[in-house]
Amino acid sequence: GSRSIGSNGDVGELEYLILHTHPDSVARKANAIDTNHPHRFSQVVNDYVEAVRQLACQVLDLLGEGLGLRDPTSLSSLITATDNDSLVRINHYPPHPSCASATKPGGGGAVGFGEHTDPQILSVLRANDVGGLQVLLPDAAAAADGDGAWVPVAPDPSAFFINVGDLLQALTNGRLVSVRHRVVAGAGKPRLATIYFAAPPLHATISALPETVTAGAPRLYRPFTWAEYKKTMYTLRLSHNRLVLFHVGDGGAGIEDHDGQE
Ligand SMILES: O=C(O)CCC(=O)C(=O)O
Ligand SMILES: [Fe+2]
Repeated sequence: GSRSIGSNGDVGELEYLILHTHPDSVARKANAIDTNHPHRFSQVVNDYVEAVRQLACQVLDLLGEGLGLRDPTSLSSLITATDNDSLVRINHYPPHPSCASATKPGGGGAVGFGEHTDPQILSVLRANDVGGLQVLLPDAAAAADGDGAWVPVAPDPSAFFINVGDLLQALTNGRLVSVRHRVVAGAGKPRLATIYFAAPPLHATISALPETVTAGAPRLYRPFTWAEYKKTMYTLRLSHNRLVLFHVGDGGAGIEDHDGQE
């Protein structure tokens, strides 16, 4: 477990475990985590990963269909590539009995997990019956409306919370939005959340899908690799809006390679 988040000074009231989802990587970690039954640990993690990966693929295929992609599986194929860079993260937030009112809006609870957007393609979160997760209404983010813009996500241990990541926003040319979220600590019971972050291979080029780039909706972001995006991310604080660093100017660069205008 660890309390610092990233390497740029962010901290939160939690301890967490991050696992790369590749079975070889899970097996290596299993030897350190469950010395008596490493195989049992690997089995549980691999089974969970397989199940949430399938769910993520179904969601991405439906989105691909909804977006009218010529190949609706072009999103899911990024996360099923054998060298995909997906992660599983288990977050444990200890109880905060002293500030039980803190999860109310404006209650000023401690930072469980600071505000951020998830950088990957899609996140699939499953948590216990303890709340704390909040999302920032996209339009309210700009309106500087203080804490009122944060909407609590009702805890539901039987549901999955699906989050669009930065890469999916870039791939869909901004049609799908990577929503800022955070966890406010302050419940009397521990919160436990397991999140699968579906990511492409490091060398994958992230570029708006051609169907999402039109004369009316020119390309928003220049193409970049996931490795490049991660490298940029590691130099920034958790709360930084990293995608803006990949914005193209107002020169219509995206239209140029799509239909030759400008
Ligand atoms: O722990 C949670 O409920 C969410 C944490 C989160 O947003 C993350 O790990 O990216
Ligand atoms: Fe997150």
